[in-house]
Amino acid sequence: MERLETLRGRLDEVNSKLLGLLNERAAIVREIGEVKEELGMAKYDPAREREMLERLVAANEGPFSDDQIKHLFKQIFNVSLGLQESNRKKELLVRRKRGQEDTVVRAKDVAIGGPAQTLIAGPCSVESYEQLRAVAASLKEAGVRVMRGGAFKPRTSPYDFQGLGEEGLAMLKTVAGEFGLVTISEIVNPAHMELAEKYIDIIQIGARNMQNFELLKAAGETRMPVVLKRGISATMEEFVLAAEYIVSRGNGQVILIERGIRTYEKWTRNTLDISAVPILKQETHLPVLVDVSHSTGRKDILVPCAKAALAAGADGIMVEVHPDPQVALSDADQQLDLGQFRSFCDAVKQSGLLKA
Ligand SMILES: O=C(O)C(=O)C[C@]1(C(=O)O)C=C[C@@H](O)C=C1
Repeated sequence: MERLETLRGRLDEVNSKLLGLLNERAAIVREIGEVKEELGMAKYDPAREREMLERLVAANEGPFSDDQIKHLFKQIFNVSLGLQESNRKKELLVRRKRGQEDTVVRAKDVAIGGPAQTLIAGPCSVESYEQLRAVAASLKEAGVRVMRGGAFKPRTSPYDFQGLGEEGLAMLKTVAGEFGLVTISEIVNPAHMELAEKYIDIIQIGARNMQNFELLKAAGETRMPVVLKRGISATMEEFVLAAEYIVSRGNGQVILIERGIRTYEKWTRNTLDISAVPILKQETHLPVLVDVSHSTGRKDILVPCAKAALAAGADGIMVEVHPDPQVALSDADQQLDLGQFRSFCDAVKQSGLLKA
């Protein structure tokens, strides 16, 4: 018994020396990671690992076998690599540092993010002045200041309505001017950033283009607010890194928007990932919105989904509205008519979840 105690005492001493050595090693590994980052070198270096393993095996006197030594050190290399990676992750510009305030994105006199929550509404596609004016009047009546409307429409089928292009953007500008609104429209071509600056207030990068890196870089070169939609199969890591593309080019005015992801479920158009809201709020300092129309693809559950999003901490909601959804040129089934939009706004406001 006494011998056991003595041996355990010796083991405790070795453990504490090992701990010190492991952490000393970890600190060196971190520094190596920084140097590699500066030199643009890959973190993982199998040749260096093999060389170290060969040297260790040559010096090994047991009782551990050579294979056991290799296994143990391979574990150490793996966690060391993780240390270099997580160090890099912490450096992402979009990542929330401890105690960091929320980013507030400003377009004209509207602030997205921060203490207030924002309702954004409008037709899926800009179709005509009459359509846009009817929607804008309805938004104004409901106190909604931000109008969305697609002019460049990336559609699944090439035979579907592709949008009015520049003419549609011009309509947005005119109608927004008449009703005192702020506009959002999707840009799909890096060469169209100047068009965006000319006609609209906020650039949208759509789900299908979330990893269109040239488009992200071009948006990063502008100084306009950008609403970035989550890709249909994008992980949150990929989503955050897509935002980093924009912010790393000097444009910090980025808003994230969860719009549903592709799963096996067919009763909704996409699956609204509510967990994305608190995770993105926690992991980044950017405003996070939820597009209840695209995520669900059905009108009957918009109110509870909007409430869930707000309760989860979303900075706002995007919803589609059209004066006559049945004849809409895109997404006819999911757009609210003007009466339904009014009821939707009333229900969301009455829930007390929307902080004005
Ligand atoms: O020596 C390096 O280049 C390191 O990055 C350190 C280290 C290690 O832990 O020893 C870590 C990862 C590499 O795959 C190789 C080695």
